[in-house]
Amino acid sequence: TRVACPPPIRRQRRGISARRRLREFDVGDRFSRLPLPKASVLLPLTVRAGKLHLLLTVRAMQLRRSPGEVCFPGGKREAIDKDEIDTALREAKEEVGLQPEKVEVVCRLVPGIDKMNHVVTPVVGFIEDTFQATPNPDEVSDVFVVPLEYFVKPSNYKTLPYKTSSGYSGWMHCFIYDDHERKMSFKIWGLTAHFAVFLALVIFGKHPTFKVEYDLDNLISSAETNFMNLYASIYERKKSNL
Ligand SMILES: CCCC(=O)SCCNC(=O)CCNC(=O)[C@H](O)C(C)(C)COP(=O)(O)OP(=O)(O)OC[C@H]1O[C@@H](n2cnc3c(N)ncnc32)[C@H](O)[C@@H]1OP(=O)(O)O
Ligand SMILES: [Mg+2]
Repeated sequence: TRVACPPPIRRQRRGISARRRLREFDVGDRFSRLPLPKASVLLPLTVRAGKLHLLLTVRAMQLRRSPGEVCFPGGKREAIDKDEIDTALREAKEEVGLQPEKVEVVCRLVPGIDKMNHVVTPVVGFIEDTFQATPNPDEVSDVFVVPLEYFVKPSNYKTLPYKTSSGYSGWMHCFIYDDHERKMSFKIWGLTAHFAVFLALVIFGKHPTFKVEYDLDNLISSAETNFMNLYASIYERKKSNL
């Protein structure tokens, strides 16, 4: 007689193929020596009702930078951090009470660059579905989860134009996510949306319902080229200001 696969095993299988795809995209320490200040974010993945979800935070209103914006747990590198993973785990503990030993770190993805010209490394890790966040009110006003699939198949999406101080112009993704259970809406845009979309593309390997800045047949190399073009525009500008 055939016995139906119990939910925990099915969940594990989903996790295994996601992990395998993520490892193919691991950049390791390839971007670690770029001469710009560093920051890291943790992209915490969790399986709820059999589906991958991403945990996000809302920044406290009293923060000097980006108050009230949605972002991943994360922050600037400190001298005690030995690498980008250390920074992400330390910040996640400080901001949402996530113990580092409760995170199964899988990879580092291609970095992004924030408004203050930090190279921001996304660190991807699995966390338990039972994790209950304890937001640090100095830095975080709310914590919520979004199904990862929303970042390839959103119901409320638009693009926003932007221009950096280095003269680099482009557009950003902007998602409105309605959390029906909590009767709340969250606006996820900019660098945070950029990381969430890339993660969803890596894991699902399918075309999103909106236009993206990558060649989807060469996702790794086009992501690296996009980053290096942005980095070069900032680096050139810094040099000419010296
Ligand atoms: C060109 C793209 C730009 C955009 O995309 S804007 C669009 C939407 N917004 C986003 O996507 C958010 C993107 N930003 C980020 O993810 C983060 O800012 C980023 C880059 C990871 C940097 O991390 P932060 O969280 O800003 O840095 P951080 O965590 O190290 O510090 C935040 C501030 O908190 C302060 N802080 C730290 N511990 C504290 C404590 N115990 N009590 C009170 N304050 C505390 C800390 O000093 C810092 O303040 P400040 O920023 O230096 O004024
Ligand atoms: Mg932070």
